[in-house]
Amino acid sequence: MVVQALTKDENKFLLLEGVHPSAIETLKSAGFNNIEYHKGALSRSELEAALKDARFIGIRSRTHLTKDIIDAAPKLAGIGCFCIGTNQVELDAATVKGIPVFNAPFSNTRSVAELVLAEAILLLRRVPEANAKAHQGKWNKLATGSHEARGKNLGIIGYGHIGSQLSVLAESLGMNVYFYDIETKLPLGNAKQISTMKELLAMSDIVSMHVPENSTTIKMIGKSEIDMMKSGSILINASRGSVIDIEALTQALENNKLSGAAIDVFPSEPATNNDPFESPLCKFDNVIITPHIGGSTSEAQENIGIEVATKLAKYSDTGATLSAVNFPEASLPIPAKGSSRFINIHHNQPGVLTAINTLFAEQGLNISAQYLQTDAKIGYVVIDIDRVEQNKAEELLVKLKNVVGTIRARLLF
Ligand SMILES: NC(=O)c1ccc[n+]([C@@H]2O[C@H](COP(=O)([O-])OP(=O)(O)OC[C@H]3O[C@@H](n4cnc5c(N)ncnc54)[C@H](O)[C@@H]3O)[C@@H](O)[C@H]2O)c1
Ligand SMILES: O=C(O)CC[C@@H](O)C(=O)O
Repeated sequence: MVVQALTKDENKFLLLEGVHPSAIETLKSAGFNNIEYHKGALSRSELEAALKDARFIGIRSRTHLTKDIIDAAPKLAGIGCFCIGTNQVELDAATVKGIPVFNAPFSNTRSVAELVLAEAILLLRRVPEANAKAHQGKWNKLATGSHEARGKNLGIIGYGHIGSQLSVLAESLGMNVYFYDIETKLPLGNAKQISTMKELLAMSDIVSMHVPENSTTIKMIGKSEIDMMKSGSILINASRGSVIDIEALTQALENNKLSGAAIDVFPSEPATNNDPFESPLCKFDNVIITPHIGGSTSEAQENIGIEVATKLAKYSDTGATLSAVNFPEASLPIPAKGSSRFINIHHNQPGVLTAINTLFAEQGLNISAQYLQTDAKIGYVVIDIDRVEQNKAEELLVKLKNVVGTIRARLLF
């Protein structure tokens, strides 16, 4: 159990993977100056060392925060994923330690959709091969196998934020959009939801993956799924590297079953830009390979920096957990002037709230506002009282942390 009543300077923010400088500016303007910044991901031992005194960590997709690493971070109170995906964090491990995880669910949506559409057009026109040949001094002026996007069937797997944005952009080019999703989704424009992935694969000229990484999506496109696709069709993946079986894709390209592919994400990605990258796909001129840059535009990264840093700063300042992906969500007002705010994060078991309220009642303290949010695993309670002396507040904090079931407690004002 951890007790915190820290000054802003005692809150160390560890920012990795070159998150946009807008994150630093946002934290500094919120009064947080204790920031350790790294351009790349850290090795495991470096990460563990840097996490010994960090209260907040900001990562992108390359840093894997496993249970072991989370458990070995004694002060860690909040995690910011400066991206959409949160699969790189063991969310359950963070939850049971009372650590909310925040992300930026929309800030790079448009960037990914634009890149995918551009790749679809380039592959339909066989530009990657023509470009590779021209770089080798070969003039290959051909119309064979080159097609317009207009009138082609685009099959989107995963019709969430990115899939649906892509749908709108593709329709503006005159493409026919079909999608498959495990949920029933509102089709935008003239898009049509298809009830099985098999059917979608069979009818699409281009298949684009936009699902999260989870147990249902690992290798969801393997040999048998590629066999179901149209001969000469195109496969695009800008979701997660685990979603496509790279070996099966390699075979399909060798057999000319597919006319091309665009792959932005890989089962194993280099930790930094200085580390080597290898893939069996490197040998194909008709595969566009990009280093996980679907969301890497200045616009997206700047917005993500501001969005996630703001969420971490707000959590530290007020306890607000709105839009945390693993935690009960509480949107909290700044407490009234002259209040003290206590926070208790506990296992969601009977009796904890009663014990907390009894504790304040026994001290003769009037609770002016109380916010409680729970989920299946944890309870999150925020208590505002009329401001008490520092000694009294610290005494109360110790008692609050001793309430049976408590994971962590902190005093904000
Ligand atoms: N390449 C990049 O730089 C980049 C950038 C942003 C996001 N991403 C990845 O793209 C993914 C999608 O992003 P999003 O914002 O659209 O997510 P989202 O959560 O809005 O949408 C995901 C959709 O996939 C559906 N889905 C889940 N499991 C499925 C399954 N087994 N079969 C079919 N559909 C399924 C969901 O119902 C949902 O509609 C993210 O999880 C992230 O991993 C990559
Ligand atoms: O910036 C990154 O490393 C990840 C980008 C993308 O995959 C996301 O999940 O938003």
